[in-house]
Amino acid sequence: MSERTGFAKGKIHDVTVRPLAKYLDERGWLAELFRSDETDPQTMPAMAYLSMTQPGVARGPHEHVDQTDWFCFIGPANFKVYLWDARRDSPTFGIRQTIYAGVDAPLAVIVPPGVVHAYKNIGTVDGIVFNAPNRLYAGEGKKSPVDEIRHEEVEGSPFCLD
Ligand SMILES: Cc1cn([C@H]2C[C@H](O)[C@@H](COP(=O)(O)OP(=O)(O)O[C@H]3O[C@H](C)C(=O)[C@H](O)[C@H]3O)O2)c(=O)[nH]c1=O
Repeated sequence: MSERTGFAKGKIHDVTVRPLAKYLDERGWLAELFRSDETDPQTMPAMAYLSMTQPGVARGPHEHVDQTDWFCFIGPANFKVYLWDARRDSPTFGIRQTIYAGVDAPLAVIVPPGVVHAYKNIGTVDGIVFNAPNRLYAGEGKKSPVDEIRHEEVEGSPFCLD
């Protein structure tokens, strides 16, 4: 266990990491991000968004009570992805997992509820991340509370990025 954060390194149960194939040709590349015939109905995306993160900047750590995130890192830029299992009923409760993904390692990272997550742009250019959560942000018509715990705003949070 890391004395500093109380988390041990390892792999987190039911976090899915999938390589994303880039189909290259003389024009450039194409990559599928998800397909309904390869997706559990429970985690089927309800929406999608892109975010741009500047070099050296992190987003998160965040946690969702009910939402599964489907992050795709295909570049520009590479990211260090941080995951912490905060689910007391999980066989990997207390485990921290880090993943490197992005232009040099295109990956989909599917994060279930209760797994705290953050990602930092470790590149030198503005980075793009795609996410296709299985819940609508703020619900139908954006009329509900956002399902999100923003741990970066919690004093003394154990979820520390290095
Ligand atoms: C996610 C989202 C955000 N917004 C608006 C709300 C704010 O005005 C602005 C930035 O949102 P936020 O500060 O939540 O963005 P991040 O801090 O990057 O958080 C996002 O990325 C981290 C890693 C997460 O895990 C969160 O689930 C996700 O919200 O976009 C929308 O209008 N729709 C959306 O689906």
